[in-house]
Amino acid sequence: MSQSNIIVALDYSDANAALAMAEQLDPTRCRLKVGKELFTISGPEIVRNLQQQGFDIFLDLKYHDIPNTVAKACAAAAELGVWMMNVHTLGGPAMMSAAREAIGSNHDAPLLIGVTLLTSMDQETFETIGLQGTIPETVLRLAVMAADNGLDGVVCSAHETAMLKAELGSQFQLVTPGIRPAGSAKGDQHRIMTPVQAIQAGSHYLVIGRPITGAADPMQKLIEIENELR
Ligand SMILES: O=C(O)c1cc(=O)[nH]c(=O)n1[C@@H]1O[C@H](COP(=O)(O)O)[C@@H](O)[C@H]1O
Repeated sequence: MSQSNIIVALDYSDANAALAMAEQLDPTRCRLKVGKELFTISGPEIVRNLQQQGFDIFLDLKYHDIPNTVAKACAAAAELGVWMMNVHTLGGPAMMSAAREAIGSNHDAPLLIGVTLLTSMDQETFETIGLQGTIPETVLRLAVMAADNGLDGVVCSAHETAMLKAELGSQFQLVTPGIRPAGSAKGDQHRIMTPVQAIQAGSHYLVIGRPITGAADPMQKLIEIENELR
């Protein structure tokens, strides 16, 4: 198993492109995230394939459904032997505890992580969908709910990690996308931080997609980020 805290997002529309990217990366120096696009087109086979190459897989399907359905989906993901998986905290306490129960708590169970508010969400969208208050207080409320219902951690913006660490302690895993090394394009992300800022703020894992996968030399970019973090 890799010790790296960098998770490279393999957001590809076909298995061959994803495998070609994985071949350029070192499984001892990063983990990989398989999300909705790649999994929808390639199914569990791509996960097995990447695992055979030695990669730990974060299966990012953000389950959000009735408790029974989410529990069964989580059990199926655990069967695949993924290292990390996620559900949406907005699914509520019963859904999260059903997910926990479905995968158990043995040391070899995947890490079960709750998505709080997406890093693409800004205050305007937050209000448009009818949420009240502020983004940080909502993220905190959802993260406390996740912890109370047995989740191992949350996906959040690095802007919230210091607050969550103070409230929930350093064992609660903070997984942060929206990471942009200096000079990288922001794209559709709104709440971003550099890798160094995110780690200093208390992130356990950095999810990085396009800044690495879109680089001319992805492994070199990964090494540059590692060096910045030393
Ligand atoms: O759950 C996630 O991984 C996730 C949550 C979130 O709030 N924001 C977010 O960007 N992500 C994922 O993190 C990755 C970020 O990719 P880049 O923006 O290319 O670095 C994408 O695969 C997103 O699906």
